[in-house]
Amino acid sequence: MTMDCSLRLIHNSPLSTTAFLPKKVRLFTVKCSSSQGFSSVGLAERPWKVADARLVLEDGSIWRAKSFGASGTQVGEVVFNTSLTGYQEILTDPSYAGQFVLMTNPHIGNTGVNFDDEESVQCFLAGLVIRSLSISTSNWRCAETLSDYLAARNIMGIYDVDTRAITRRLRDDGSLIGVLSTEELKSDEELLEISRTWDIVGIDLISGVSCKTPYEWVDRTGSEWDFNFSARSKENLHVVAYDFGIKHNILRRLASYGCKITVVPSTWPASDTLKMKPDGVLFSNGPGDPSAVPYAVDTVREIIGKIPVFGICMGHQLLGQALGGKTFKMKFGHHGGNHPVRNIRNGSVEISAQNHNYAVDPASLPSGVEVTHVNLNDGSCAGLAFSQLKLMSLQYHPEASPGPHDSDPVFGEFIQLMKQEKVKA
Ligand SMILES: NC(=O)CC[C@H](N)C(=O)O
Repeated sequence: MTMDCSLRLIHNSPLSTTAFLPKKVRLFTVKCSSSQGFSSVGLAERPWKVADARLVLEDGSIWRAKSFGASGTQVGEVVFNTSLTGYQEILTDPSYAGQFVLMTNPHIGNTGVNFDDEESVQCFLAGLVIRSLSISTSNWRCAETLSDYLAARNIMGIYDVDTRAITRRLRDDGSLIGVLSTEELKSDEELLEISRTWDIVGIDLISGVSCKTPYEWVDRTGSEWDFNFSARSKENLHVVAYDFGIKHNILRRLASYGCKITVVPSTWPASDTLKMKPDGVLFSNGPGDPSAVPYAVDTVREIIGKIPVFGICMGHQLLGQALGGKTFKMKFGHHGGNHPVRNIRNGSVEISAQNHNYAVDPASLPSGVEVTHVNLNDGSCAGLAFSQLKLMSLQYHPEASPGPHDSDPVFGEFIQLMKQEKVKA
């Protein structure tokens, strides 16, 4: 792969619209405010706000944009997400820690944010990159504008940047490290240097997002939103859920299927989990490189074979490693709500929600491990099972949030696995 590493400027927004106005035109400012009356950082001056931020990518390209949310300088890996909706769930998915999420849907912010759709207690991502920031919000659940929400959480965002061109670059060259800055005093070269000396590979990002002490999860999917009532268990099965950066909807879906859940930190010893005698263990999603967390692989290895286990995304990758397999970094990963996956066991195709940059190499797995799901876009491994060891896993997100609900029945399969073992005991 050849990469042009020269430093070049890309003028993707006009420097000043006033430069092109005929002399007699009177200037005026359109006041754009949200329907809730919240002020939005930078929005009052639109559309005359000029570029006040730069995204410098490690390939030397510089993208001028307008800032919203927090200001400052931030480094991260740029990934593109193809979901049409659900930016709030994406912002609060802890698996995006260390990454800038670029939304390919050009219009973001139109539904504002609410405090029910958060997938974790915090925004862990490095920043948000969008084409167009909605100048108003219109949704009955809206409590705040996206700008105010990000500013309060110290997360940087940029808009009026050519997200399609950046996406094409990421698709051609693979994931790129970028630096986002609103600081004029920092030179382009300085920002480029930061992007070229920082790396996301080999870093344990889980320890920064996991809970610190165990807690009981009680909340289930609210009755007005709940679905898929068939195959629900009447039994109260106890699940220990390892929090590698767990999304709340995994816990809500397990609770809706009748599970009592104890969430434990990523470093929680396997021996303590086994002492709790749960009916099953869930290994959650989580950010970063799965080979940078050998302690988590050891924990998974100590538990498998003893109790039914279910791994989701990072949990799936850790299971793959615990079985002796290898994970590798993909060119630009899968991030979106429209990934077709074939369920090999029943031949059906599920449209799935995905968010991962790493994958398990199925050729590296020992015999006996079954590949149960395949991503139809690139043939990568999307699910595993090993019935002898009572384990199952998915590389993608059956809890959706955001995304389609096609894969929700897999929670029922985990319930069945736990019930079968309970009967045998
Ligand atoms: N959602 C996740 O669990 C992500 C898994 C892992 N961090 C990856 O990027 O592949």
